[in-house]
Amino acid sequence: EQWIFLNDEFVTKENAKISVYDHGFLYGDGVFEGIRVYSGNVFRLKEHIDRLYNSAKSILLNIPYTKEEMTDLIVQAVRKNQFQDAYIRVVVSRGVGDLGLDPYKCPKPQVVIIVEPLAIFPKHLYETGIEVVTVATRRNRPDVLSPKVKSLNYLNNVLVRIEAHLANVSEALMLNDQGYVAEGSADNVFIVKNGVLYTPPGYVGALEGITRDAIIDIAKELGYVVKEEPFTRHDVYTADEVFLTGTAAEVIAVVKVDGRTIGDGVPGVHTKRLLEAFRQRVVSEGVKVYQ
Ligand SMILES: Cc1ncc(COP(=O)(O)O)c(CNc2cccc(C(=O)O)c2)c1O
Repeated sequence: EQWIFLNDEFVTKENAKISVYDHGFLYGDGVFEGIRVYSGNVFRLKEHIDRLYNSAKSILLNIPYTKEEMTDLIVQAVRKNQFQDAYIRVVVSRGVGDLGLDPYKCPKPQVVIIVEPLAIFPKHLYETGIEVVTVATRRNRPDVLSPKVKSLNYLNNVLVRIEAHLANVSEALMLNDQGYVAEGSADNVFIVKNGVLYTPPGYVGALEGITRDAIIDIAKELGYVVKEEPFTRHDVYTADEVFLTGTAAEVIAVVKVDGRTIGDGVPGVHTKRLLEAFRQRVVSEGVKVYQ
């Protein structure tokens, strides 16, 4: 039996249904988080919850639980499903309203917690690295809909995924409206040049990735210089290494961008070293479900 938290209680998967009048469904009016459990450890749960509540606050959505209650509900959801390795999706929508847009007619935000067995990225992609393209779809401008808000408005990201599919690649990079590289459809981007790591700063327009932050911490501990500086496609093409970070992707090497081979065309030594260190770290930083 798979249990899902919905409407203040745990229900079975087949009973996990929401109203068609839910404004998350009707208008994408809500926020969400994607969190990973590694051997019973919910990796950086506090950081994910902080981001969830920041995203909600930014759209004036009041989550009807405290952070402590939310933490407990998430841990309960994992424990109830008895997963050791899992993927948690927390969704908070504006809730049920009428067909109109008005969020002030939605009396009760809807909190959903889904826990799924982990569907890991195909293993061979970590060995070969992936190919990506840059796409015409730009990241939404921070003054239009902040990319730092992990909202249910993922059409910008979906359109990028469509362009990737049409280009027969698995992921694509968005630029911001000034032409600087922002991020992938669901992951942050790093380049390595002469042993120095570069990743776009917040103001370029990307989600403040939890994995991105973890890799920055790990890289600095390993003695790398990490620069949060804007870079262009030219800098990507001429980088020694490129990799993406995300809850689903973890750390995945990019070996070709817009037809340009990156470095030797295989996952770089720094990328592999960071992934290795990340894999060791994910069972320590977080909340233990079963202890
Ligand atoms: C736009 C965007 N940018 C970066 C990331 C990486 O952030 P984290 O390191 O905190 O995960 C995301 C996160 N996106 C995300 C999270 C979880 C699952 C999936 C999926 O592709 O199923 C996508 C994202 O949606």
